[in-house]
Amino acid sequence: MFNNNTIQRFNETETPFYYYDMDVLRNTLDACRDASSKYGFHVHYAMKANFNPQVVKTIQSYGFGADCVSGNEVKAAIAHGFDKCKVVFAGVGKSDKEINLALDANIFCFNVESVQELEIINDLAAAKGKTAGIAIRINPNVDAHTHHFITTGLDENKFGINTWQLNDVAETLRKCANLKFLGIHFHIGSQITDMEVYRSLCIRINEMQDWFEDHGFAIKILNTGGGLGVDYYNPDTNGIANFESYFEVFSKFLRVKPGQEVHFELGRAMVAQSASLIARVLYVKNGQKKNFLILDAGMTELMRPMLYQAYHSIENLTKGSGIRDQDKSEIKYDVVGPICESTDCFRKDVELPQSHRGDLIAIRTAGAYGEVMASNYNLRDQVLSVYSG
Ligand SMILES: Cc1ncc(COP(=O)(O)O)c(C=O)c1O
Ligand SMILES: N[C@@H](CCCC[NH3+])C(=O)O
Repeated sequence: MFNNNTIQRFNETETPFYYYDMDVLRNTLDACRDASSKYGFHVHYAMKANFNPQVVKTIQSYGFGADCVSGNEVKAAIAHGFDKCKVVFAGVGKSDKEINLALDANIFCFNVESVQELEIINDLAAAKGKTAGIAIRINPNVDAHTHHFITTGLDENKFGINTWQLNDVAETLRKCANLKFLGIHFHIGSQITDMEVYRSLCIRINEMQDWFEDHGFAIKILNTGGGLGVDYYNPDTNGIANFESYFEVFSKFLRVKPGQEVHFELGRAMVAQSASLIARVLYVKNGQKKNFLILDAGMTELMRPMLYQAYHSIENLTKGSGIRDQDKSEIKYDVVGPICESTDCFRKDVELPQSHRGDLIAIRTAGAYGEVMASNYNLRDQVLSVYSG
């Protein structure tokens, strides 16, 4: 993926940094738009995946909507030019301040996650003399078959409203004059690659549609959430998420009536492959049991491996580029960061060519939940961003 000119540019740049390949981003967005528009589906970009301004600006230029999970994300979406009629706001813990901000911004829809939240949004909207568009986030108890830390649609998860509470929801909706019921919302987890999971979700959504309609609520919006996964193992050969199969499942199994809109909230699949974290080897420590490659980036720059034992492909760009002599002998290294935590390890036993101080290392597929989850723990500098031409 990286040609010699790019690596030369990296060599002249202070590390660590996120490198955004804008062609990869645009190719991915083209694929997403083409596959979704085939069925008239509406895609909202999940801002939480990456709110790097260049990335968000590019996504907005495609006409996608924005899925937000905080007042600041709502503000950022509007500041980046997303049409407020395409801004939705989810989250189990929306504060009064955030709700007021979203009401003032006249966003399209609040995805509401508890009965109590319905009442609060109604009261805050009433105080402003407004009506808030809302969708009920239902926890459908569908297993996403992904890492349990990023599963959101099981009874045991805090997200959404459980189906046994729907009678309360209906009763509350009938009482709340300042809410406009738009539809139902789901999001069962992230990094989902098994399309069978989405078929199960469609079946559940169909059942839930029946429930609401049987109770006198017309559904305009069916929001299926996001979660489509990417290939962390083959970022070059399988770089575009499987949008075709994903949208096809919904087109086949979701019951959509005339006048209804189907909404999606994709994050990872839209941005993950567009960035790599580029770091430099600071030290090579050869122990009796282990060889350590100590990088100038760690969990403060990319937290996913430490938080979810997530796999990211790790490459030595200096060895791959011919800048140094090719050294074919592969050695196993624990690739670690400089942070004062034993978990600060990108992966153990990574097979790499013999590596040296100053070599450039790329940690791939870092465009989603990478830069946004960076911290300044250990008083680290803010991680930099570099963009392709
Ligand atoms: C409500 C909601 N919608 C959409 C997303 C985006 O998920 P993903 O990045 O897996 O597509 C998330 C994050 O998991 C979410 O919580
Ligand atoms: N941050 C997670 C995904 C969580 C998605 C938001 N609910 C990840 O890196 O995979």
